[in-house]
Amino acid sequence: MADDQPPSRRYKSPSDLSRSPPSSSSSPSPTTRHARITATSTTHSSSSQPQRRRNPPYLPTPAELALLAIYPSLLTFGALFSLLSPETRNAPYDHARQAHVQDYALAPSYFARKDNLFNVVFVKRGWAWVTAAFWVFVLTHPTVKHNGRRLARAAVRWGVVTVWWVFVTQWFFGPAIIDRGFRWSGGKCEVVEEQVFGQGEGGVREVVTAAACRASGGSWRGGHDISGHVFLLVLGSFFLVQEVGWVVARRARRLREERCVVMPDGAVKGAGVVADRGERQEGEAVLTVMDALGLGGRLAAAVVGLCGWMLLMTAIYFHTWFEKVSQTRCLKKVSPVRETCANVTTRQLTGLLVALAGLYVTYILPRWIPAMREIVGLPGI
Ligand SMILES: CCCCCCCCCCCCCCCC(=O)SCCNC(=O)CCNC(=O)[C@H](O)C(C)(C)COP(=O)(O)O
Ligand SMILES: Nc1ncnc2c1ncn2[C@@H]1O[C@H](COP(=O)(O)O)[C@@H](OP(=O)(O)O)[C@H]1O
Repeated sequence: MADDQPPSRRYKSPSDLSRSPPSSSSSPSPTTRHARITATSTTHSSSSQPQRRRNPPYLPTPAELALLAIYPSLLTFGALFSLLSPETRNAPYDHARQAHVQDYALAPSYFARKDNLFNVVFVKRGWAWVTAAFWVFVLTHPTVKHNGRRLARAAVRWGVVTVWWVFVTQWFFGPAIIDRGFRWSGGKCEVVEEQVFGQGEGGVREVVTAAACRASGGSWRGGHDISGHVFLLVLGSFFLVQEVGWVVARRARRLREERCVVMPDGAVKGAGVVADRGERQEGEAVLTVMDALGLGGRLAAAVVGLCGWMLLMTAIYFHTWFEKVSQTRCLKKVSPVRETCANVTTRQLTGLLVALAGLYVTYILPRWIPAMREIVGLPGI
């Protein structure tokens, strides 16, 4: 991968090019080392490599963007599929359960059932699977397990992403962010409202979490309910893609792009420059992607694949336009219905955005905040 070489050897700012003779030496000149390079400046190789543009450090690289684009594409494809597939369109919808009727004979697919094995065993225990895949990878992969610093920083990144998962879905100094968001946006626990909000001896009691609402036999209605499934599946899968992807890409030397980082002096350089000399891969044998993945990488790839599949199932069978209104009314955009259609589809969008926010903090912020990079590091570096 390109970013493991000291970029000062291969990238020069236009001003450097005018000052230093091309290919004059393999060691960087002081001018080159301290050059401030704008994030979008065209870069030149000291060899005869084609010119390349630097990736802005505050944005994902083109390969990362291409991978991230898969998520909205899956959600859009699923939404269109649910509208166009005759089986899904004609299947009866149970508004109380926010799902198609769960009866075996009536559900449009096995995956439209909440009790399908993949949902019960995989998604509902999703963070445990992601965590297991991550630890198997870092504790078995030769480029991570023998390097205490890399291992410690990978553990910190897991901690950051896990705390975000806890805050959003489990606990945030009380109810989780999903539950708080739902209440703040006017949602409430219906059906049992009289019991839980009604006048009792102890006054008005409020149900503040979806779990408590379900436990009291009610259903969580109104407000904006961020999709926990979309959040967890995006956060978990892209976390694994980052942790495994950069390590494997470096080991198999497959990627021809670099992450850029802002150095403490403000210079923008390829991420490889922050790797210790001894950690650079010079001299390491080039492996095939399969060999570079190893057992842990293959397990992580399987978890990522399952996340993608379940995300598609969520997009097709849950939080669709069926959730509150009939598809025809939604498509015709009958005035009072339009708002509801938008609300339903944005549940997936907010799930995606909240996951992306956590990933941005963990993987992109450290590229342009050196102090943060010292603590959380960069995968594969
Ligand atoms: C002041 C700072 C305090 C910081 C507190 C941090 C606490 C850290 C605790 C660390 C716990 C680590 C646990 C890691 C191991 C596990 O993952 S065990 C948990 C397994 N459980 C799951 O994976 C549950 C996954 N499911 C969900 O998140 C939700 O069910 C859902 C899929 C998001 C959707 O929920 P619905 O009810 O279906 O809407
Ligand atoms: N791919 C999937 N397979 C099965 N059930 C799914 C699903 N995606 C979402 N659901 C169900 O849809 C409901 C809302 O999900 P979320 O808000 O997490 O996105 C949850 O129901 P329950 O809470 O009744 O289990 C969840 O289990």
